[in-house]
Amino acid sequence: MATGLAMNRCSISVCRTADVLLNRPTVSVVRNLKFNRRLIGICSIASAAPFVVAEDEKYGNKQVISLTPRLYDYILSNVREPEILKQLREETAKMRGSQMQVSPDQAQLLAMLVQILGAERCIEVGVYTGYSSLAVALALPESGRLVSCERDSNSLEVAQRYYELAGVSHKVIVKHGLAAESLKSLIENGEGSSYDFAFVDADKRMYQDYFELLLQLVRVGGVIVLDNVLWHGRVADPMVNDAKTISIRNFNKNLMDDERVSISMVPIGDGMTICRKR
Ligand SMILES: C[S@@+](CC[C@H](N)C(=O)[O-])C[C@H]1O[C@@H](n2cnc3c(N)ncnc32)[C@H](O)[C@@H]1O
Repeated sequence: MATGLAMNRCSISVCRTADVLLNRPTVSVVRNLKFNRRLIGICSIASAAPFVVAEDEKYGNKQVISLTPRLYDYILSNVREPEILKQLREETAKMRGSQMQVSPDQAQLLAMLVQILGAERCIEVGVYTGYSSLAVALALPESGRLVSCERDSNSLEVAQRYYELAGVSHKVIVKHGLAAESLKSLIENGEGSSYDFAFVDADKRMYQDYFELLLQLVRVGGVIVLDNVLWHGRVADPMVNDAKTISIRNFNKNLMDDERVSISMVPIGDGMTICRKR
């Protein structure tokens, strides 16, 4: 019984993913399922066969796949998650808003970017309980510094406890308050063009503002990563027009034309765009 329930929930969530990807209402997807063997295969938890998003000429006959739960489990089984991050993730899982934290594969990508860049000075906008910031802090050298911007003191308490536990608190400068104000104060403090890496994961309606401020703070060749750029697929659905979706959609559109940066939108987690300042 419990297994059946779990499978049902999972099937629904995979179908919703298909729904979002196809930009069709759930009912039409379910109706299509009756006729589309490929989709039926996807909606079975027992199958690791991925959902094929596209494989026609328009996409160079290349098979573009979505993730099944089993395939995502496989990816997670190939993530080297430090024990302290696992502990933080498990503690956060019991808290309100735990779905906000980045996934282990995303955190690993952030840490990898910090290492590739040889970053010494980093900024995070939107800390929550500290999962992504701890991943960045752990990747920094002893001389490295991470400015962590967060408005919520309760979640910051958890983050700071884990910075201590992980032995990285000397690398982290916590800015408690509205992130835009904290970033402006860094600029006023003469810290423009001195940061190597920034990660944005806060108020979605402020992405353009955060980006403009961070572009002043990051050096040429520095990197700004923005999370949730796919916004659960809503950005591609013309029927969804709430303020956050419109804001992210406009941000993505502006970024396409922004000659100040090179960009790469990566379908990891809820979508991340990596921007390199030119
Ligand atoms: C998606 S969560 C961050 C998750 C975090 N990166 C992680 O991996 O655990 C977004 C956080 O941004 C914070 N936030 C939202 N708007 C903010 C603002 N204007 N200034 C500072 N923090 C803000 C929220 O309090 C929340 O903790």
